Amino acid sequence: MNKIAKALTIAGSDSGGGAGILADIKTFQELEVFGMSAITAITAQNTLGVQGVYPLSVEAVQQQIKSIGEDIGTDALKTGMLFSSEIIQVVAEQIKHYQWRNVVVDPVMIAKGGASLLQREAIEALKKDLLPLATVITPNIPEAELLTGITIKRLADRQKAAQYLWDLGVAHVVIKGGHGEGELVDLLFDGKEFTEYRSERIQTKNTHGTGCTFAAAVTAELAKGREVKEAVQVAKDFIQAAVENQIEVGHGHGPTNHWAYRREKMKKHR
Ligand SMILES: Nc1ncnc2c1ncn2[C@@H]1O[C@H](COP(=O)(O)OP(=O)(O)O)[C@@H](O)[C@H]1O
Ligand SMILES: Cc1ncc(COP(=O)(O)OP(=O)(O)O)c(N)n1
Repeated sequence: MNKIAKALTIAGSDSGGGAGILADIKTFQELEVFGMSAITAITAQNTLGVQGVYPLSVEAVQQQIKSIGEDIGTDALKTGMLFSSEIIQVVAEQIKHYQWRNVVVDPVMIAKGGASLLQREAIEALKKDLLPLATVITPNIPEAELLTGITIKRLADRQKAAQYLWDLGVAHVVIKGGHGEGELVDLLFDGKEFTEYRSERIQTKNTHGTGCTFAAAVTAELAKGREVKEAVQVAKDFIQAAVENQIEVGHGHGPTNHWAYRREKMKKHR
């Protein structure tokens, strides 16, 4: 029997299918990793925005993680929308309890439309309880600013913010460059050196769920045993293909194309 790579996402559900758990599971599947989930909140959401947020109880989150921990286990895990400090604490406890490695923290705070997906007071719990367990953290620029208190205008500011987050105990920091203009640069810091991942910025309104998809791709590649630097490169290629090969879904900010990366790879091998 083939040994398969497994990945767990602990995040919120997006009814519109573009972000959160839905984006994560689609990405895991496309990268041939067995996906599992622990849902923290249900959101009523589409390409026009977030219409409702319904957090699950701490017990419900804990039990879902326990069900996986007691039987299946995981090779990597990703956290997304965690909503409250109580949920963050229980997630951190379970990660420690099962001694799970390859932990990717996407510090989801605010959806692009402005809806709050993390209570403001939970930011401290994220920093204190979860970040020291993270193999990789993947903030966008506004999230990096909120976590560090550093205003980010240029690359040097991002380097300063990455150092701040590394000092909190995160092994690898990726500060993404989606929020900006011109050539797109995602910046990785491993405590010693900075690596820049550059790509063309695609002019499109369909970028809903890019952050979730990127972090899920990193998680999937870590589950397969790749090093962080390579995993980030695959994630960058995956998201580039997903944004470039647009699909039309809904009337607002549409989702990305999760099957584009696989299709491009198949074309190359023909
Ligand atoms: N217009 C775009 N064209 C190509 N890649 C993009 C575009 N916007 C975002 N990305 C990529 O998507 C990922 C998520 O970026 P970002 O928008 O910064 O995060 P978030 O979705 O969490 O706000 C990054 O790897 C970034 O490089
Ligand atoms: C349930 C849920 N989780 C996370 C997000 C944020 O997703 P992200 O990839 O940052 O993309 P945008 O929503 O900001 O486009 C979400 N919206 N819903």
